[in-house]
Amino acid sequence: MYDVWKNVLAEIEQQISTANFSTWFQDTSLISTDNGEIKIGVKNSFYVKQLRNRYLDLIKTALQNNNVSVSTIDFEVQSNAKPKVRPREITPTNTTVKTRIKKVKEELKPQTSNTGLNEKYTLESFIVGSNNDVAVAAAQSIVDAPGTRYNPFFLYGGPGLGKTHLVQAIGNALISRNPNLKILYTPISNFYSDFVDAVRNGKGKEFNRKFQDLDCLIIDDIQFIVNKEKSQEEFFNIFNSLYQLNKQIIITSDRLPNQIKSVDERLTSRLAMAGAFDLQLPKFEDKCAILRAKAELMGAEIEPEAIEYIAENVNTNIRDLEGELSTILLMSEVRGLTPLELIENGSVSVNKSSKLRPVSSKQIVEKVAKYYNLPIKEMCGKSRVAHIKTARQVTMFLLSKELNLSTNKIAAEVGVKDHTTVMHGVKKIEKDLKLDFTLRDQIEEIKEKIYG
Ligand SMILES: Nc1ncnc2c1ncn2[C@@H]1O[C@H](COP(=O)(O)OP(=O)(O)OP(=O)(O)O)[C@@H](O)[C@H]1O
Repeated sequence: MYDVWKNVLAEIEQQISTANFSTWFQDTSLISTDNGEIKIGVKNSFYVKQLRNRYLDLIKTALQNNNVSVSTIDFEVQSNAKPKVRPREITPTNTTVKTRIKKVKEELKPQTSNTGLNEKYTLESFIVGSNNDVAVAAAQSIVDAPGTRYNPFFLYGGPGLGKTHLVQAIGNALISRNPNLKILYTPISNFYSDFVDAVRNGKGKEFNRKFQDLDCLIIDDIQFIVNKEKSQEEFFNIFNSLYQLNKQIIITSDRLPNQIKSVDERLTSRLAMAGAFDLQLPKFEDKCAILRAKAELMGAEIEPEAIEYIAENVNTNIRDLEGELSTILLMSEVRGLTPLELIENGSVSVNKSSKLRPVSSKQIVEKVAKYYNLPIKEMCGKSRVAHIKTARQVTMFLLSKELNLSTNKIAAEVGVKDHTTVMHGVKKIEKDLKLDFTLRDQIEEIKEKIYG
């Protein structure tokens, strides 16, 4: 029996990745094959589900190729199997929880210098896979020779797929090679509001000079470019003059240049000049690699099976992957169970693919404005009138919860100046929802209108 299974495993090993093989098959055994009724021993019930869902055909074929007749395949949990991660290795203590929370907070701490870059985004911590390898190669080449081949560098992709990380990583890598370089990272919405403020305060020239002096300009989320002639003209001029001086320009967007509305055609054609690079959803193996790297960064231990479980069930984006990982790790510390034990006992259930629904940010903004009987312009404006402000905060809350948009994106959608206002708005609604039943009903009604 032992030899037969050894041969079956050898065959399976040829056909799947090493990581998958060692995760799913290493601790299996062949218990019996009587009358074609195959019984395979596994470590715990989680394996049963995974092996049945993913590898049943493969196992069947490999058995038949080794002259074992197969009518049914069953799995049996063998309790004497050793768990890979012992609970005491991640024993919870308040200190470890606090340490980790502190560490995570430190990681999120933005760099305070005037580049706008956050030093946590590095090329080293950006996991390369088939979903992003071409873009990363271009990024590396920009770091080696800025302002030459990929200029402008236009990076596009859906939310949470790493655009901000990659472009900020380029900026950080350029600075670490040459600390004298003048680099500025800014979301386009901040560019506009800063420009408007500068003009209002009679500092338009200074604003222009600050940009003209740059060696590298990184503009995030250009799809939020505003169709205001003066601001767009300013951006266009800055873009042109940097380009003519061979200064590096880096732009991100959630869509291709020609799909960005309200942009001057001259700018669209400039943006498309060097070709566009995209970031796609990572494949299963890439998701596992990202999760492993993130766990390591947090100094956390997590079983490969738990990693695979998250990777398999989060199909939206990398931000969600990270979110689920953090939740599971924190729960693991608080409850004193390993991540896999939490998954197995049903304490966590991850299913992002069904959680997010097909609705656009525009639809959410429209529905909230309609519900509160406000013109969109007024709701997404600057009014401090209480009911208008609440409607704006409800919009922020729904954009965050329903679409998982980044705070910067939400800021641009609802016309507020910066992401801290969004963070405050979302938190306010979260807090109010605990006590305010009317608000709770309102939000439910709005959701019904959105999805109804
Ligand atoms: N390849 C990767 N390797 C490691 N971490 C990644 C990778 N891709 C994305 N991330 C992480 O996922 C999170 C979301 O990425 P990021 O904010 O860069 O996405 P984005 O495409 O700019 O999203 P949005 O369009 O919503 O602003 C970040 O914490 C980032 O570090």
